[in-house]
Amino acid sequence: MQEGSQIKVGVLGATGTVGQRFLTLLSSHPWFTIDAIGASSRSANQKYYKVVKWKQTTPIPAGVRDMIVKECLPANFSDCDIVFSGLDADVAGDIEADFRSAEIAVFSNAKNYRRDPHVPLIVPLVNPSHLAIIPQQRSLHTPPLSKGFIVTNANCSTTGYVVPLAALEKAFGPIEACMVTTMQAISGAGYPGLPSMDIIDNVVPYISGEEEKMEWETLKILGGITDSDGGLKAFDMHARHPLRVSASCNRVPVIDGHTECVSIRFAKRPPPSPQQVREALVAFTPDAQALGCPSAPRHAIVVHEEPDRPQPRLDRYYQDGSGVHVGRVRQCQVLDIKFVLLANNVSIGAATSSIINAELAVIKGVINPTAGST
Ligand SMILES: NC(=O)C1=CN([C@@H]2O[C@H](COP(=O)(O)OP(=O)(O)OC[C@H]3O[C@@H](n4cnc5c(N)ncnc54)[C@H](OP(=O)(O)O)[C@@H]3O)[C@@H](O)[C@H]2O)C=CC1
Ligand SMILES: N[C@@H](CC(=O)OP(=O)(O)O)C(=O)O
Repeated sequence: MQEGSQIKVGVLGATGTVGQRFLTLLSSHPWFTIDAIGASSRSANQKYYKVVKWKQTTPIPAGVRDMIVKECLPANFSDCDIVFSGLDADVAGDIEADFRSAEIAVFSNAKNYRRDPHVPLIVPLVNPSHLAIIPQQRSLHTPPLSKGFIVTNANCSTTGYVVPLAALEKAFGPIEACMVTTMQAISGAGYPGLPSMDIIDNVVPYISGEEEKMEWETLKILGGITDSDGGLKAFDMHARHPLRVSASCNRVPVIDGHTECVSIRFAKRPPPSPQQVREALVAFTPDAQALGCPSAPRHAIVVHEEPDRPQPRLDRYYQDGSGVHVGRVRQCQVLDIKFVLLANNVSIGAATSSIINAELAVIKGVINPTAGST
């Protein structure tokens, strides 16, 4: 990005849990300027501060407080090159498609397009190379697009644990099996989320659709892209190894931060030791960092030596929640290695990932801001 130039962006679902995090992060972003915000017709045409139930620990950004919330129609965002979507999945599908057709780049948190073979599912600390599928997505649209596209980020629990998995595959080769058990924060369910009578003094051992998402999303993210027949690019879910994943997902009475207990088996025999694993995790430098994305964490994976870390209350806001925490790296008597992981579900699990994805798209030249934007 040229110094002094700015890209105009919009936020869809700006009143929600993820939308609020977007606004907080974007209000001080060095490249992106918030030009328009949208939500449902319940909130539209009113000042933001009057309709939002603000739940962030910092005040509503001054530049956003009095903005008028718009209906999520592309015409209301026509000055934007990018929209970030924190839309409810019930409505995200059609709205995001309309924005793409209107030649606006969409970075979505919703699940709707994650399985689409022409839409990259990107965890920015892991697989930014999958942005290469965008020209194909544009060319298959009727009519073909020159600027519009959709990029999704992953489920928040998937996002957390694929970061150490990718780091370990890079150092030691394929992982062939993974067992993961999550303890997921209440904010993952949006606002107001679960009734207090359901979650205080309790653990709920079921989150609809979550285990299936963790199991298949991991394969799309860690897989590669190949040139298939006819020159089209396709995702190869098993490009590295036929990884098998079993996930068990639980809701716990924590406000922010998903904790995950992960056990893995490497293809390589003998497997690396716990100390070798710790060193590989510390050494991991994602491309997003090397390429200079302003929102990428300085430390992608923070490895804790204390026996009782990471903990959500102590670790979730380190680096603004943009990295992943790993602790208790030790031998597993059934698979090879086990560890505990913590990821801030609203930051790297949602808004921060979308923003880094957009930064990567700018750096890689996938987004060319309109003249009026700069
Ligand atoms: N919370 C998390 O940790 C994570 C969430 N996600 C995903 O991100 C998305 C947002 O989640 P979250 O912020 O938690 O959800 P919330 O329920 O907190 O917010 C939903 C947003 O969607 C808007 N909305 C609802 N209906 C419509 C409509 N008909 N037209 C336009 N806008 C509408 C709401 O506006 P209004 O206020 O006007 O109703 C609100 O801004 C979801 O798809 C979720 O699955 C992904 C990863 C993590
Ligand atoms: N289901 C996740 C949050 C979420 O919305 O996920 P997804 O975007 O995959 O539907 C949680 O409850 O913590």
